Amino acid sequence: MTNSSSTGQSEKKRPLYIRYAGPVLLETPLLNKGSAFSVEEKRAFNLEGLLPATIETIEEQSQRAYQQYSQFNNDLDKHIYLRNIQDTNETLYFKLINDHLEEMMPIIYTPTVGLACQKFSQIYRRKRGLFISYPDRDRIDDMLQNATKQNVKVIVVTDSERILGLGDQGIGGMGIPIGKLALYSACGGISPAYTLPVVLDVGTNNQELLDDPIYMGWRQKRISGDEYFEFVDQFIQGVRRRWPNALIQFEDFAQANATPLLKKYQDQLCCFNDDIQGTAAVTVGTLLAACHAQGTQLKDHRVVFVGAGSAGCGIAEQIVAHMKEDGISEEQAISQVYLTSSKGLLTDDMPLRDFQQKFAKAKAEVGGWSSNVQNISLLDLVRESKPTILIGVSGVAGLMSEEVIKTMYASCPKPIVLPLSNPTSKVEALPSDVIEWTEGNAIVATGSPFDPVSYQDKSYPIAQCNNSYIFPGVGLGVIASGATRVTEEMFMTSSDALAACSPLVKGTGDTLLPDLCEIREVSRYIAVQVGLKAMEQGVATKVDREVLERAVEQSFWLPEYRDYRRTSF
Ligand SMILES: NC(=O)c1ccc[n+]([C@@H]2O[C@H](COP(=O)([O-])OP(=O)(O)OC[C@H]3O[C@@H](n4cnc5c(N)ncnc54)[C@H](O)[C@@H]3O)[C@@H](O)[C@H]2O)c1
Ligand SMILES: O=C(O)C[C@H](O)C(=O)O
Ligand SMILES: [Mg+2]
Repeated sequence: MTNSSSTGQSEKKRPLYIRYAGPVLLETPLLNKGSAFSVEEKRAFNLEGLLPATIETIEEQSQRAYQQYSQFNNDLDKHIYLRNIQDTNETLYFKLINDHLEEMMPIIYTPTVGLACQKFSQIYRRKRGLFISYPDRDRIDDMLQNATKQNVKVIVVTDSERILGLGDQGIGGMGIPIGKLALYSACGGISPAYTLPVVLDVGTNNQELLDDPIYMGWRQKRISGDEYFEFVDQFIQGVRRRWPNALIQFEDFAQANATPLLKKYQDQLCCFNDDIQGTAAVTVGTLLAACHAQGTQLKDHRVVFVGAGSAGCGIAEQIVAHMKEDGISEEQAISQVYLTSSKGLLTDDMPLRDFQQKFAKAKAEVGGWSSNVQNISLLDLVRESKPTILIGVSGVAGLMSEEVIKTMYASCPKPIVLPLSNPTSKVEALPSDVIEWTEGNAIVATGSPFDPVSYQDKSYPIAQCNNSYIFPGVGLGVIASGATRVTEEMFMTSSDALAACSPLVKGTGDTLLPDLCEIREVSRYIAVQVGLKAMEQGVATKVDREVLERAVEQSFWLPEYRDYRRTSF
């Protein structure tokens, strides 16, 4: 395959010169067209006799694939079927996803991807991405050379320790980078030729996996401490040597490592942590849309978090930053934000992580909120602080109980309730319950997809407040602007851009976030705004708005076949 497999708009019509032929060509997912190879191509590439006589369009192929897909009656089998298409013909895979995005997104991504991670070794079929295992740490450069994609622009990497709310999944976490990168291409127009999923196999503390004879990862307890950070660094330095400009997205690292890794690398290379920064951006974007619907500003709100980890503290930081933009002091903003962990409200007498400390309340001031001297429960906190926004990022189902929601509603007639934990089985409250407990007055958005709720003859759409609204657009903006860093301000801009696309803000509908059928437009818009911010901050190589806009359009990949010409061997 030549490196000219880049596929921007302007290049679409140009033929692609390739050097594979025969069965090898059919076995190369980025190039395979299956029954869509033309008569001339079949002849030129030694494919005669290997395919049925009828030459099909990609539309016809997509229709057949959809018929086959529809015959599966459980989500995991549908996921396996789609992954199989991805591993044999990537263009067809993305055509099929584009044709049925709303239906298939929950199958290739959250929530089904969670089950696919849990069952990774059982359902394993074919290679995709890189598995970089600790025992092979001296050969990382060789492994990166082995990647089938030569011109990598986006890497999603996980060490699988906190896969959604499902905990340590060993190498099974590979499902997450694969799913995230599928959305980079389907929603953000980044050619699959440029994307690489990576799992860092540092062992697993999941005893079930260690005991499972079919488990395919390195069968050891996780490495930790200096050994762990040195290994991650070996990987990062290897990537810098191989693809110096690649964007690295950290995904689903455990709380203890997520923030330290981000802090270590965010000023050194082009990277971000999706669970901290992407989540914060989509949540603030959703809240800005909700505030608009209510005629309020973020600074008017009191916010309680259920969960004080990577996502909770990341969101809290961005809420504070936006409240400051609304005109209040940082101190005032922090005083309006309350975070709870499994030990209750964060207070200054608790052992806390660095990134939690600024949000801790003085125990001397809030101690009286509870009869329990040790900790202040969520219910006590809600009763005393009277929040107007409640955000769930705990990974624990049901924590937003009827009592908690009704207590909130008693002092807030229009509560904003975001149970964001994934997958569906971990949601802090079911949207239908929240709507009922608040007599239809709550604004609700969830991390996993939910059907609209019917309550007293009215239908309430439930927006999916998931970082998938942000990272494809941010990635596109980074690539199109040639950004060398991903700054906090670029994420804040992406929140504003997302909020601007909300049907409630535009006055075109009653949903908080845009429909998935508009996601490609939304990603383009976010990309331009993020690129402009990168230019303004001096971290982009493009310097002109028009050039940036053209780059976003030109680099936006669509799943269409190109004509092939044979290159000399
Ligand atoms: N919707 C989205 O886009 C999105 C994005 C990121 C994370 N999430 C979800 O958020 C959850 C947490 O992710 P994270 O990266 O912050 O994990 P994390 O492990 O860093 O943090 C989890 C937090 O929840 C707290 N917690 C656990 N039990 C609790 C309890 N009983 N009461 C209150 N707090 C409790 C922990 O103490 C910790 O502070 C996961 O389920 C993840 O899927 C959703
Ligand atoms: O993967 C998702 O659906 C969102 C988020 O990154 C998470 O970890 O839950
Ligand atoms: Mg994640």
